Parts: sequence; C-alpha cells; structure tokens
Amino acid sequence: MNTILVTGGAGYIGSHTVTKLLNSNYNVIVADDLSTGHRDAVDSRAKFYQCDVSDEKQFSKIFDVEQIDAVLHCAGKIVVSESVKDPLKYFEHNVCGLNSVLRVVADKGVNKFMFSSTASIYGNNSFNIKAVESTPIAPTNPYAESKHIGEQMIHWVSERYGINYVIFRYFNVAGAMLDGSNGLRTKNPTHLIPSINSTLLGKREVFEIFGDDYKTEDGTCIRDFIHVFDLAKAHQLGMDYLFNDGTSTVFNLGTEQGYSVKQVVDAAQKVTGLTLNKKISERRGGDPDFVLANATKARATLNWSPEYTLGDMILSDYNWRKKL
Ligand SMILES: NC(=O)c1ccc[n+]([C@@H]2O[C@H](COP(=O)([O-])OP(=O)(O)OC[C@H]3O[C@@H](n4cnc5c(N)ncnc54)[C@H](O)[C@@H]3O)[C@@H](O)[C@H]2O)c1
Ligand SMILES: O=c1ccn([C@@H]2O[C@H](COP(=O)(O)OP(=O)(O)O[C@H]3O[C@H](CO)[C@@H](O)[C@H](O)[C@H]3O)[C@@H](O)[C@H]2O)c(=O)[nH]1
Repeated sequence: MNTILVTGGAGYIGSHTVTKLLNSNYNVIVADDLSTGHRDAVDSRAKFYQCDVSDEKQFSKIFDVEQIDAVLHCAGKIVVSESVKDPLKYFEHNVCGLNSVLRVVADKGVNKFMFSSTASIYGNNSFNIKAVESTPIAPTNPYAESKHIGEQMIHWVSERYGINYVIFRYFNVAGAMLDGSNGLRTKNPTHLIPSINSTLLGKREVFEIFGDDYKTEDGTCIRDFIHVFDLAKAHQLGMDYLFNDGTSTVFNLGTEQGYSVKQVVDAAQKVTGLTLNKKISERRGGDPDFVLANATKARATLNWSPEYTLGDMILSDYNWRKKL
C-alpha cells in the first residue's frame, strides 16, 4: 500500500481528502501545525504529527521514521482579504513553507508531489470566460501571488530532482460531508456560503454583500463553487494518475457553473426556506469580478466529474453549521 503524507491534513480540504484517500486504499500520514486546522477533523485511521512545515528540521524528521511515497501539500494560509492586510504572513507560510517542504521532498528522494493551488491566480484575466489552464496568470492579491510563486517553484524543483507533480487549481470550495461527519470547522468563517449560513442560523446579525458595483449582470462577484467531496475525489484520482506514472501537469477543479453572490443568497433562502438579513457593504480588497472554470482537462485526463450542486453545498454546510 502506498503512503501519502498530507500537509494541512487537519484543515477543511485536507481532512476530507485524507478520508477519501484512506477509503481508496492509500495509507495516510498527516502533518499539520493546527494553526487553523483541528485535530479531531483528522480521520482516526491516519497517523498525525503536529508540525510546522516551515521548520525544515522538524518536518524532515517525519521522513526519517516513515516510508513516504508521495506528498500532498495542502498546508497554507487562505484568506484573500487577510493577505491584502498582511502580505508577508502569506509569503512566509505559502512560499517559505513550500520551500521547506520541497527541500525535504528533494532531499528524501520522494518523486510524487501534489499541490493545492487556486483559481485566484487567473485574477481578472478570466473575466467573462471559463479559464483554461493556459489562461495567463494575473494575481490580484498577495494570496494568489503566493500560490503563483509556489507553482513556479514546484516546476523548477521538479525539473532538477525528477519529481512528477500534479497542481490542482481549486475554484471556490464549499459544502460538508452528507453524513454530517465533517465540514468546515471554523466558527467564524469568512467564505461566502458558510457566512450566509451562519447568519441564517442567527450566529451573525447581518450578512454583508461586499460590493454590488462589479462588472457583472447584478453587480456582485461571480464564482464557481465546488463541493469539497468532489474535490477530495479529484485528489484520489490525481494520486492514482501519479502512481500510474502520469507526467507533471496542472488541472483546474471547478464545476464550470458561475453564480453571483446575490444568486447564492437567493439559492440559500430557497433551500433553507429562511429569509436572510443582509446589507450591501463596501467592496472587499483583492476580489476579482468573475472566476469560472473550464475543467475539461481534469474530466478527460482523470475521468473526474463533479456530482454535487450549489444547493447540495449550501444545505450540507447549513446542516453541519447547525451542529457546530
Ligand atoms: N477553501 C478554498 O476555497 C480554497 C480554494 C483554493 C485553494 N485552496 C487551498 O487549499 C489548501 C487548504 O485550504 P483549506 O480551505 O482546507 O484551509 P484550512 O485553513 O482549513 O487548512 C489549511 C491547513 O494547513 C495548516 N497549516 C497552515 N500553515 C501550516 C504550516 N506552516 N505547517 C503545518 N500546517 C499548516 C492549518 O492548520 C490547516 O489545518 C490551502 O493551501 C488553500 O490555499 C483553498
Ligand atoms: O461575507 C461575505 C463573504 C464573501 N463575499 C463575497 O463572496 C465572494 C466569494 O468570497 P469567498 O467565499 O471569501 O471566496 P474567494 O475570495 O473567492 O476565495 C476563495 O476561493 C478562491 C478560489 O477561487 C481560493 O483560492 C481562496 O482560498 C478562497 O478563500 C467574493 O466576491 C466576496 O466578496 C461576500 O459578499 N460576503
């Protein structure tokens, strides 16, 4: 059985992916500093190391005691608005952290690598089009820039050390496990769907729509939402691809369906039957108008297809948040 080390495996996407990999005949080890992750999110079948991956010495010790065949690097800082306020925090975690991980991967001779990148790197170059992997990169915030730098680092290090990699550019990830076993654990979320649900559940007084003067039909930003479970499935297929000698490549992961912030609000009111207390606020720094995926490559190469709808994402997150 092949063993995968998942950094950030106690986080939202990492923990769902860990469970999917374990269910698909992989052995999994998690390294996470628990800065935003939760120990109890980690599937009990996975071995856990509390570790800051930026600390090269500490991180490399895991490889001294474990036989690791591939690394999935999910660890990182992820909030666009925070990155605008504190760019260096993002470069420290997302660039220096990755540097340390790649150093250890190269030193220890691991030759399969997977990376959590983002659709944010297309910035406004994807305006009114479905971004393909070759759409030119144009980050509009430090978070996206840190991921863009990361992609380039992986490319050059892989060339030098003969590592095969898969880079996934996730679009907007949402939703929780349908059996209620896992979901986004942050009690004060910044992401759209959990923020709407927190307000619907009375945990917040009012939901703020950040700007209604964008260049879209209803003036609010358009995003492509993908269920965390569909995303986890893509990671399993991506690992299968690497273990079948797949060559280094980049894939978009999105549903190819765009929804504006106002449309998501309407959908949430419809599926829950509740009325949202909302107001229009100032634009939030760093938000591109329009982000939408063309995911043909992942569909064709990995035989992946997302199954869940926006309504599934809203409702599963709503039910999970109610329990939190
Ligand atoms: N959530 C999204 O919509 C989205 C979209 C695109 C890309 N991504 C990327 O996916 C990855 C996972 O995001 P998430 O939504 O699960 O966020 P998350 O905050 O839930 O998970 C990140 C995890 O990384 C850990 N971590 C952070 N810095 C670390 C360090 N230095 N050493 C060890 N562990 C560290 C945290 O404790 C946490 O468990 C990130 O790299 C993010 O940039 C997320
Ligand atoms: O209370 C809120 C929260 C969000 N939004 C808007 O909703 C949209 C989506 O915002 P959010 O859910 O925070 O996601 P993004 O800023 O699009 O970024 C997410 O999606 C990217 C991929 O597209 C990832 O890289 C990031 O890590 C992840 O945070 C944006 O227009 C926000 O301004 C609101 O209007 N009110």
